[in-house]
Amino acid sequence: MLQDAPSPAETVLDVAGLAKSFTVARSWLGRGRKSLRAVDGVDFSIRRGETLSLVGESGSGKSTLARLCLKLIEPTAGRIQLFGRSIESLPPRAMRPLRRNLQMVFQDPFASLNPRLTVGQILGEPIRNFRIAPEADIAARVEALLARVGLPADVVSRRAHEFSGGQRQRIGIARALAPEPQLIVLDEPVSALDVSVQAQVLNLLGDLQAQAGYAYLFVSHDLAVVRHISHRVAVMYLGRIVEIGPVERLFSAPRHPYTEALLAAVPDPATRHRAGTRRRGTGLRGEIPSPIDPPSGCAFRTRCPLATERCARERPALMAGKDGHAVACHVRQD
Ligand SMILES: Nc1ncnc2c1ncn2[C@@H]1O[C@H](COP(=O)(O)OP(=O)(O)OP(=O)(O)O)[C@@H](O)[C@H]1O
Repeated sequence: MLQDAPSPAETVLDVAGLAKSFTVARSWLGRGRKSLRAVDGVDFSIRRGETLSLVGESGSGKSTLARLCLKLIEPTAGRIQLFGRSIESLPPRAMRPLRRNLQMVFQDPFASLNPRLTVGQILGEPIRNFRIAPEADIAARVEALLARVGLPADVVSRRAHEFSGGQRQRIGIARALAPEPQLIVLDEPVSALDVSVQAQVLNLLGDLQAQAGYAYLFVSHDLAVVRHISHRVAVMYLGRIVEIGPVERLFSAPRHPYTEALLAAVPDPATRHRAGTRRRGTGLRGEIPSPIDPPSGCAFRTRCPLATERCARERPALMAGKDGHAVACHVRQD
């Protein structure tokens, strides 16, 4: 199990008012272009040794937010501070020294590992590129990395396609650790794996964090996975954080009706093996609206059982409550 996040702790990543719009064709004929707000005014921070997870349905903006934090795409508005430096307007060359401290692990380790390279080459490359160790020490570094992710030293001469999904993801994690980063962004890192292998990889990530104090920004649509790995959880809906808080508070006493609905849609572990897909509650009704024409006021109101007339008029701000638990809901804030 995870240990508590260290406290007091240094802030590794801090974002404020972060937004990203894409211009999209309104119809398949390409007539009329419109702006789509994939991320719409997001604030959060992550401390050393902490895991913050982003959850929400497909299309809620999780991956776009992760890509903004990695500076793979540029924000439309807002500020991103990485290790105390503002990066939103840093040119690529100035970003390079920071890249070493900022690594990523993706969903599909097979797609992200070059099939022509051996494991030794895959892991040696970032050590060499970021000048982590002299040439003579690289082999020993690679061996140490493999040991840290639970792989034997003799895999160095084999190629990624020779491994199972779980082993490939261990190689992907070792590659992310190679430059000795402070922050690792993990985008659905276990969703392509079998459930038993998922648990092993999640435990490995927890152990590595306890040893080295990595901060994780963890993107997942799977709430069972998120409960296992996170210290804090941010729930996203149509580009905004609607609730954020410590993992156990959020799971035991969710405040936003969207979080409640997401949790109700999670299979109950007590009945799952008997009933297959048995749910704890009714879950979500309807589809997530198009971010091209989002509802006025609270974007969740069209699916919300508690919506009032005020919810159509005013967009609720994310209001901090006790113990860092914040919610954006007119009904639940009152
Ligand atoms: N390059 C792009 N151009 C136009 N629209 C985009 C682009 N990237 C993302 N979007 C849109 O932005 C919104 C948020 O997408 P995003 O992939 O960030 O959501 P997500 O929560 O990560 O979903 P998923 O779990 O399916 O990856 C979606 O409506 C998506 O269609």
